[in-house]
Amino acid sequence: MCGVMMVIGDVEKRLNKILEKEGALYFILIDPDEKNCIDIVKKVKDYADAIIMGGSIGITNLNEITKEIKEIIGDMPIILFPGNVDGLTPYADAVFFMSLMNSNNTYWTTMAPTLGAITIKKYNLEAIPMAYLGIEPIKRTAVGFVGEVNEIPQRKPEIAALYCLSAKYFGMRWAYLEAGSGAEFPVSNEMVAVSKRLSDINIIVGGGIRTPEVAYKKVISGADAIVTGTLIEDNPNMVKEMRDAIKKAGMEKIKMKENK
Ligand SMILES: CC(C)=CCC/C(C)=C/CC/C(C)=C/CC/C(C)=C/COP(=O)(O)OP(=O)(O)O
Ligand SMILES: O=P(O)(O)OC[C@@H](O)CO
Ligand SMILES: [Mg+2]
Repeated sequence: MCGVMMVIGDVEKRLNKILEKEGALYFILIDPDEKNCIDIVKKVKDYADAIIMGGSIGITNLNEITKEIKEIIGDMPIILFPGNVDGLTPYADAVFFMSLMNSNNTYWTTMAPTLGAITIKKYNLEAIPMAYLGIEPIKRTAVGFVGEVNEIPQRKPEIAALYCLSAKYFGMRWAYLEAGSGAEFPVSNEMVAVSKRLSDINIIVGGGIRTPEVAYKKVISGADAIVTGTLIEDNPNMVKEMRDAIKKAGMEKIKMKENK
């Protein structure tokens, strides 16, 4: 076998299998610097398909927290969602190897992932290639500020779709449409739909998703994965309702495809 072939790893295979069977994924974002993150993980562990771990402003104790979380969640994968090169630990299973494609600063488009690459290799982390795309109103959130995002206007969904197509041609299998943690409003259904239609890569949607109804519509529109962070930090009891809505939409999407 020729060595240049990029092999899809176990975590990504597992996610793809769930997608095939259930039509949608639910990722819960855990900020390792949140003081009660372990309690949150205990409450949500039976409802997520993966824990994604990261923060945009500094990170401490990542090794210890990740080890502790891994013990609680068993074989559910922990995927790192690094805000910078310090967001890496060998105790996770995988990492979103991401480029913030619409940053104005080449540090966030290519330099941070490049500096992190050798650590990822040494830690034996599975790299999942992902375009990270900052969508309005991300400029008003921490990641938009830190990442110097040239935000994609919500009224121009075709721009997001073009980035997703570009990501696909770069070999990325995932694109994350991000409105920013705690965003006043999430990425529009239309933007999700055109991005999925044009690129047909796996679309993750996050930022400002606060109700099961909103999550349901994102999945029906074409989202393959939904991320919630703030909602679960504030109210972990919402996790079951959220999962149910995402999985219901996923199954409906599978049925719609079969009937086509
Ligand atoms: C692949 C490697 C090693 C690095 C990639 C580094 C890149 C491109 C980062 C993009 C810019 C960035 C700051 C991303 C942060 C993503 C993230 C972990 C967001 C989580 O939400 P927060 O922004 O922490 O929310 P709060 O601060 O509101 O809690
Ligand atoms: O905190 P929320 O608004 O759920 O956003 C989650 C995630 O998209 C942030 O990176
Ligand atoms: Mg945070």
